[in-house]
Amino acid sequence: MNIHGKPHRSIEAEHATRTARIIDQTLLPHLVEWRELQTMEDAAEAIRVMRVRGAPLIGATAAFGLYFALRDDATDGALQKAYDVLHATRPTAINLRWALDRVKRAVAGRNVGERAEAAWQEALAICEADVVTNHAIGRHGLELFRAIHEKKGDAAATLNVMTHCNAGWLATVDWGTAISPIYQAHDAGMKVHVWVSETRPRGQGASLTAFELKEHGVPHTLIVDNNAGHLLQRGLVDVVIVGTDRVTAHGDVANKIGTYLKALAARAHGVPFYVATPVSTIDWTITDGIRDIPIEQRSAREVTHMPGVNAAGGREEVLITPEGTQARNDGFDVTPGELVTALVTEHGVFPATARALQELQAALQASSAPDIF
Ligand SMILES: CSC[C@H]1O[C@H](OP(=O)(O)O)[C@H](O)[C@@H]1O
Repeated sequence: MNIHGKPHRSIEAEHATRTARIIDQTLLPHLVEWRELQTMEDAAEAIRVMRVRGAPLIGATAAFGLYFALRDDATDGALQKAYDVLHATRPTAINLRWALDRVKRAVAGRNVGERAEAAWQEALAICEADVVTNHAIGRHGLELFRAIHEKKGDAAATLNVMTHCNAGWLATVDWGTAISPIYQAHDAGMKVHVWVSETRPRGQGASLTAFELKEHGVPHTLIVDNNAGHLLQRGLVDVVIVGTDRVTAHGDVANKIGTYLKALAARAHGVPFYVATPVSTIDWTITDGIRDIPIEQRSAREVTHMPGVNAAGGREEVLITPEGTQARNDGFDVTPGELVTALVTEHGVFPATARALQELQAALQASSAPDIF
């Protein structure tokens, strides 16, 4: 993603030192601070506390984490231990397992002395593939936006897009998934406006998507999550597009909590609801999202407290409810495939159905693509 003429990436490999560096997203939007990852535990901690988040970026970070582990100890036991630690950091995004399995396959059968290098190269390959993948998702999504925009019958009309959470370049290595078509539509000269849903409780929309769109000059308006249904009902939204953390083989979609409500409201008001997903986020081993996708339970404190910065610019959290109030904090929900208008992948746009995904899987297997199990 070129912003102000320079590439913008959320994670970068430091070849000279064989380390990686990430933007610490817990400090955004107030501070853009790069943080070096040098060990497997650095990578695990970054994922666990959400310095990095977003399915593809979690996967890329974990891949470097596995490299760090193998650099220090490349035995089978050490590999499996590191795999298990990294896999346990967050349960819902399938890219975590997908990336760890890719690195594991890359080192399988190699001499112990060759494993670290093979893991490093695979981590780099995962990052580079992600950039290409997300640009392709953007191209396919742009064609959808063009078709919707044309139906408005006015070339100068604004396309009003609603999104949820952050599925931009900060959720991936670059471009993003759901935001990639928005960038490409904007850069192609289409008038685009984005309803940015704040996405309580972590506020990825307010702190990350708003940051990205402001950086890129894309007009946008922040809304509280509960405003989405009202805007959809009033005809103020032309299309909803979101990212995802795991898609089942039958097209059910896990995404940030609140996505399901937007899908229901979009369906109720005849607004297309797209899910942007790389093939790497499809879990071909499961079918029923509500039954089979593990939903992350995050701390109640994220609900009972609001993060912010004090007058001195220091980070602090403010209690917003009586001391001791109980809170539940499901990190994700599952939208059944029948509420999804289509999946926007790097290979094109597909119905969120078992049949369409079976055909996609068969085509990918025939092309020996590395992005499926
Ligand atoms: C392109 S994946 C983005 C996806 O990940 C977010 O969750 P989190 O910020 O908790 O990692 C959210 O579900 C986004 O849609």
